[in-house]
Formats: sequence, structure tokens, C-alpha cells
Amino acid sequence: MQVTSLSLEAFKEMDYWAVEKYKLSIELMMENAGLQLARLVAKKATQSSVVTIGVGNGNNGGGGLVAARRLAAWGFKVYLDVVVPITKDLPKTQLERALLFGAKEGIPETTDIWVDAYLGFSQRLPLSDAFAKSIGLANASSAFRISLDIPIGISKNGELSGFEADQVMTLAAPKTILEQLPSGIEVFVADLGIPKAVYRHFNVEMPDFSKNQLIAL
Ligand SMILES: NC(=O)C1=CN([C@@H]2O[C@H](COP(=O)(O)OP(=O)(O)OC[C@H]3O[C@@H](n4cnc5c(N)ncnc54)[C@H](O)[C@@H]3O)[C@@H](O)[C@H]2O)[C@@H](O)CC1
Ligand SMILES: [K+]
Repeated sequence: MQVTSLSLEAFKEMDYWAVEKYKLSIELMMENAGLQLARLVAKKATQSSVVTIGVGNGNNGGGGLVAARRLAAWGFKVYLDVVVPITKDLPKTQLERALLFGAKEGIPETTDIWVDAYLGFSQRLPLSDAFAKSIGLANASSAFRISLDIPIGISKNGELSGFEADQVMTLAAPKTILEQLPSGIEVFVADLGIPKAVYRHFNVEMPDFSKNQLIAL
């Protein structure tokens, strides 16, 4: 029987398969993720909107930084909440690019749209104080909140004690952990460019990305 959503473990395997068998690099997938995230933010934004994108030292942060670059390129005001030093090669390159494109480091006085690209599927709980502080500021603000892939602070049973997302844009396939989020949170799935054969191999139904690469669930 085909499933419609995946455990995080199964998704990590699917991802590994796409990289190993199809030479689909993380950087390529990150570019796809970041573009769709930027589209979702831009749908919500006006040209005067202030967007803050929170990033950690991993590929979730890397996707957020691609979105920052795309949004800055389109003329939006983009700030980066860089919570920990960005030391890994790919996120570091994405940070350099985003800054060159005009994104600024720091949390502005007011934010209209706050993006959680702090941590994704490799997050471990409890969170460090630095992440907890940023989440507190985001939740206390009047910003519209969007999480990339899975919200930071989500527990194994889907309970959310972290970033209080209004929207979640998950990658490639729906994740079971998201099914237990409070109702009212809008969930989207974005295309990473993973081929249908990989979905078939993992017995998961592929969302129909042929007409639209950002699908509301
Ligand atoms: N095909 C893919 O898998 C893609 C994944 N992307 C994103 O990459 C994410 C996974 O990336 P990563 O595996 O690099 O990891 P994350 O970005 O989830 O986390 C980054 C690092 O933070 C550290 N960390 C975990 N818990 C912490 C804590 N409590 N306090 C401080 N540091 C902590 C870990 O060392 C982890 O490696 C996905 O959720 C997804 O958003 C996309 O960027 C692109 C494509
Ligand atoms: K996230």
C-alpha cells in the first residue's frame, strides 16, 4: 500500500537515495527549496514588508539563505537572524551570497514575516538558549510566521513548544510528524526535483508537481 506521508527517518533515506543514485546534489535541492520558500514569502508580502529569516548551521538554514537571496534579488528588505556561527561549507557559501545580494544580519525592530530556517529534521531537543531566545522573540512579535520543512521545537509526537508557525513549507513529501500539528496551521509541500522513481521505491505517493511546485495540503 502506498503511503502519503513519511517518517523523518524514511525521508532521510529517500533523500540519500536521490543524492546517491541520481546525483541530485544537496545544493541543487536546496536551490529548489529556497526558491519555493521565497515564493511563499513573496505571496504574503508587500514591497514594503520586512522579512526576517532565522538560520542555524545546517541545510535547513541553507534553504532559508537561498530564500533570503531570492527575496533580496526581488527587492524585499531581508534580515538574517544568525543564531550560531555558520561554519559548514554550503550554508556558509549561501550566507555569503545572501549578504552580497543585500540581506542584512540582525533582527530589525519590527518584522512582518518571520521565517524559521533555524533547524530542520536534524534538530535535537532541548534547544540551546540561543535558539530559545530567537523563538521567544518570533512568537512574541506580530509577524506572520513560516517554518521551512518542520518547525523548530517540534517534538516527536508533533507537539509544538517552539516556533509557532502559521504556515509550514515541507520539502518533497508530507511528513507524519506534521499531521499532529494544531489545526489552523497551513502546510505546503514543495518540489525538490526528486524523480518519481524514488517515490515509487519508497512506496510513497508523489505529489503532482507537474503543474505547481508548491502545493497546499
Ligand atoms: N534534500 C534535502 O534533504 C534537503 C534538505 N534541506 C533541509 O535540510 C534540513 C536538514 O539539514 P541538516 O541535516 O543539515 O540539519 P538541520 O539544518 O536540521 O540542523 C543543523 C545542525 O544543527 C545542529 N543541531 C541540532 N539540534 C541542535 C540544538 N538543539 N542546538 C544546537 N544545534 C543543534 C546539528 O548538528 C545539525 O546538524 C531539512 O530539514 C531541510 O529543510 C534543504 O535545504 C535542501 C534539500
Ligand atoms: K525549520
